[in-house]
Amino acid sequence: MQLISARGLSVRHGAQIALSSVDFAISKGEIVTVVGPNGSGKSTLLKALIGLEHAAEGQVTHAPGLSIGYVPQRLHMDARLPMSVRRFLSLPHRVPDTEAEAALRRVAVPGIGSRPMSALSGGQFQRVLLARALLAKPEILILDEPTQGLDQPGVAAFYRLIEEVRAETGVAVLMVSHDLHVVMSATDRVICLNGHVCCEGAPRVVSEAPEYRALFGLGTGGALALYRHVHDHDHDHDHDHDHEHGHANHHPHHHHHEGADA
Ligand SMILES: Nc1ncnc2c1ncn2[C@@H]1O[C@H](COP(=O)(O)OP(=O)(O)OP(=O)(O)O)[C@@H](O)[C@H]1O
Repeated sequence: MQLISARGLSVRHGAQIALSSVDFAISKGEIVTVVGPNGSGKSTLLKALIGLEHAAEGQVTHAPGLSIGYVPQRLHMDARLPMSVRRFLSLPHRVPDTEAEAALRRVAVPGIGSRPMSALSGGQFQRVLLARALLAKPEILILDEPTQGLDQPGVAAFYRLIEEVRAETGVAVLMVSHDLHVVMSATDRVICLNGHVCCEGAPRVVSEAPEYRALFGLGTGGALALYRHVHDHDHDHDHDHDHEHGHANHHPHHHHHEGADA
């Protein structure tokens, strides 16, 4: 069953096209990761799928009664306003202590309810955000860069946690990530975005797609720098000798990049 789908979705910010002609669907229990350079429309896509951004063209469809747990990219917490983890978990809806503690245990940070939010480590903070999203028992979690600020082991641990939660609850997960290595192992499907869908498919297949390789400048000995999408030279000089090929869904384009130029 498709939880959220979009057809021909375009989003504008004023005169600027942030997203053009995006087709998208996520099924029950699926983990989908959106990758792409800064300003490529990843957050915009998530917001448009939730209904927080207006579609200039196309449409977004939700399964009837769909409940979404959304964690935005930035959460402004006023450090001068002390808030405990426990209180934070009861925003915006009060939850019983037993449920709050179970949620903290679920995300592997039991017993931190009395700590101030401002005193948490980056990894603890992201786990608390996840716990709060899970308290609403969503059918789909939508996480915008949930691993920002985490170190490599922290990122890996967070993705393992996401997979555990999915295995246990059957929740679908749609997330944005820059952590390409880890994403590859922890996701069912990758969508590579650059104002439009460049390519998508199983992680292994996408990682071989020329569009993806161009965007992420592969062949740099593991340091995956984010490159701009350039189409006037070829990117075949990769140092990856693994030539197993699959079928990525290449989207023939329409390479207008208004949305990615800011
Ligand atoms: N509220 C807004 N008003 C105007 N322009 C916006 C707004 N939000 C985003 N944009 C622009 O839309 C484009 C896409 O932004 P978006 O935040 O979706 O990119 P992103 O891929 O999530 O980027 P990042 O990786 O930097 O988080 C950018 O050019 C951005 O400047």
